[in-house]
Amino acid sequence: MSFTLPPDGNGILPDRMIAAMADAGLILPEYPFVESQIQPASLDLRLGDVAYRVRASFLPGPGATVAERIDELKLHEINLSDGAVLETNCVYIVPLLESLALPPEIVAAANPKSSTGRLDVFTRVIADGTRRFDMIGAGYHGPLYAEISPKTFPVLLREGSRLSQVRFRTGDAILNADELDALHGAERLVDIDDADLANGVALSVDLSGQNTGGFVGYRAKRHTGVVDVDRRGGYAVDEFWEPIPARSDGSLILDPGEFYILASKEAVQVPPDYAAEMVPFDPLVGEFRVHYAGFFDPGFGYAGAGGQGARAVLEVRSREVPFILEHGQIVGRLVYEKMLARPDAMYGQRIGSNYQAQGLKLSKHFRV
Ligand SMILES: Nc1ccn([C@H]2C[C@H](O)[C@@H](COP(=O)(O)OP(=O)(O)OP(=O)(O)O)O2)c(=O)n1
Repeated sequence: MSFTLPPDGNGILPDRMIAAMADAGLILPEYPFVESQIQPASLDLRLGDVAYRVRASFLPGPGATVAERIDELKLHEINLSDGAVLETNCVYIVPLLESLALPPEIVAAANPKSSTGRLDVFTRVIADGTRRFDMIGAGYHGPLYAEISPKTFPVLLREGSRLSQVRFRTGDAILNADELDALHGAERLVDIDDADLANGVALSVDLSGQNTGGFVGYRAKRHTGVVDVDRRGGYAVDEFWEPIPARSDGSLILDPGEFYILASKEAVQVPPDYAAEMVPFDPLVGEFRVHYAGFFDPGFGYAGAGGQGARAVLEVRSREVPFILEHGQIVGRLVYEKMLARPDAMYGQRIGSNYQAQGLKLSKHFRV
């Protein structure tokens, strides 16, 4: 079956076009996709049956393949057929079950799934010959690999586990300042009156505790048990997380090297014909890092898809020195992009959307 893009369109390919790409052999899964693998604006990538523990993270660079670098750098091979534990702070490379044969008009961009980010499992996708993580150039033909380094909890995973997702896009469809202004005017992308729309919709951190029962978030415990990434609702929160009570001055001191789950002050929404990505507010603010997982689906937080009031979850890790976050401090920007066409199913309308209408929400693995 051949695949044709609609003429003159720019944007992110929706669910049915991702399915059509696979039918046309532009996405090559080793075996058929599983249920809900195709999401409204992305495809979940599945792990293959082996993980290579490597000495260090790497980028292959032009002319080199990931397989060649694995041969040089591998310390140990782990069979994932029956599941295996990946330990914290080790670097693993896992060949993925999906490879690509992209046409020249389509690029792909990968990102950790939200559930992966909320577990602090640092995950990036690498392609042959690339100089950049998570970016797969137009026309790329070849395999994909996940680099995985669990930072807080050891994780149990297996062949078929889905830690990453990929979006496909053609052309440039990021909304410019005027378009974003107009969309916010029509749809109220965040529920505040003085929204800051410079270079994307600013998101700030909620440290008031007012929407969340006097708590502002969670700090991950150390030396916990293992988290099975495919087990939903299987773990008691207090075995893995400490709740953080709000302080009267609305501040929070981030301890170096600790991992926090916080929430945005703003409720956000992504209208059905758009997708969004959370990017750092200011790359020069280097003392902490927010959002491993940046993709926001069409329909997330959208009243028409049952999502009204949804907050963004902020996965925060501080770096070298203790750092004080203040209530309302801007931590990220949501960059909106057009869909090439409206998806058949929006976020929240599929079976298994875990985070629609969420407030402060740990990953789906923990029991509430
Ligand atoms: N830092 C982030 C990243 C994402 N999201 C929200 C917006 C996304 O539309 C939604 C789901 O994201 P993913 O598809 O990445 O998450 P999962 O695949 O893990 O969850 P689900 O099974 O619900 O699709 O979570 C969020 O609140 N905060």
